[in-house]
Amino acid sequence: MALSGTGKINNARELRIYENSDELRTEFAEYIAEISEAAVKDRGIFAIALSGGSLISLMRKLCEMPYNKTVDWAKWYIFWVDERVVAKSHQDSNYKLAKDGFLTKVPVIPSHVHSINDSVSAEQAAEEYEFLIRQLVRTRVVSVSDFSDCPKFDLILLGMGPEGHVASLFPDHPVLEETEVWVTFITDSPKPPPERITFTLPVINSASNVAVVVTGSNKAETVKIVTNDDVEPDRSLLPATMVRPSNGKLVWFLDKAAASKLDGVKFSE
Ligand SMILES: O=C1O[C@H](COP(=O)(O)O)[C@@H](O)[C@H](O)[C@H]1O
Repeated sequence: MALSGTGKINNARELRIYENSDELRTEFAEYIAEISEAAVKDRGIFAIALSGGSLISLMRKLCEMPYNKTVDWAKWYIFWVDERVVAKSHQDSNYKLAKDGFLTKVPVIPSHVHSINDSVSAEQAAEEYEFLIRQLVRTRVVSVSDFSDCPKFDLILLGMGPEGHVASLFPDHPVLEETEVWVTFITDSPKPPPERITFTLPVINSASNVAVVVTGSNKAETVKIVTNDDVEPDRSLLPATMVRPSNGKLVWFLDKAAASKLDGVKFSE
């Protein structure tokens, strides 16, 4: 019996809850493929920003039939929401994770893969990445927000740590208040490695679509807190709470374990 369901929390945020991570993988692949198709139809390009962590394995079904054949991979432009300041060959590299688990398994065009420079300081890598994105906004590879000067990615994919971090935006960190730059860096990440580069909240919240993908019972308590709409976002709250696209669609993909502490979510049978 399927125990998957969709719970609308409000107009801006949708929760999709699945029996297990395999079912989630199936629906998540379909979701990404649909957004890709719509973006390509609309503007001939699909600009997607990836996170690291568990997300990449949850994208696995995109590498399989039918998506490996039906998705218009040549139109994909790939970016990173966050990166650790390590070599691209290092096991902590978000680029390596995506390369090994996804990018080498689908026919994306190598020159469309925009990874973060691993041979300079965190500060310089963040500056360079923002500069690159600015150039790609100018050439319309990445759209621009209708409400700010921020880039508008077609899709931003986020994971969430057990303590509520998204990208490399950690609870109670000053970069949560960053509004001047698109890409910033930190040198004091509570989760190793300490040096990281990350999109800022204004960029995440300017995307056309944002998906937060969370599995596992160790995140259930935090999922309950961050999806409580009675709480207004502010710096003292968890970064995942601050993911609220101003004009885009936000979908949370949860497995049953991650959703296990939510009240009032009805499962279809
Ligand atoms: O450090 C990071 O953690 C988050 C969450 O990872 P997960 O394995 O708990 O899903 C990830 O989204 C981020 O990109 C990464 O740098």
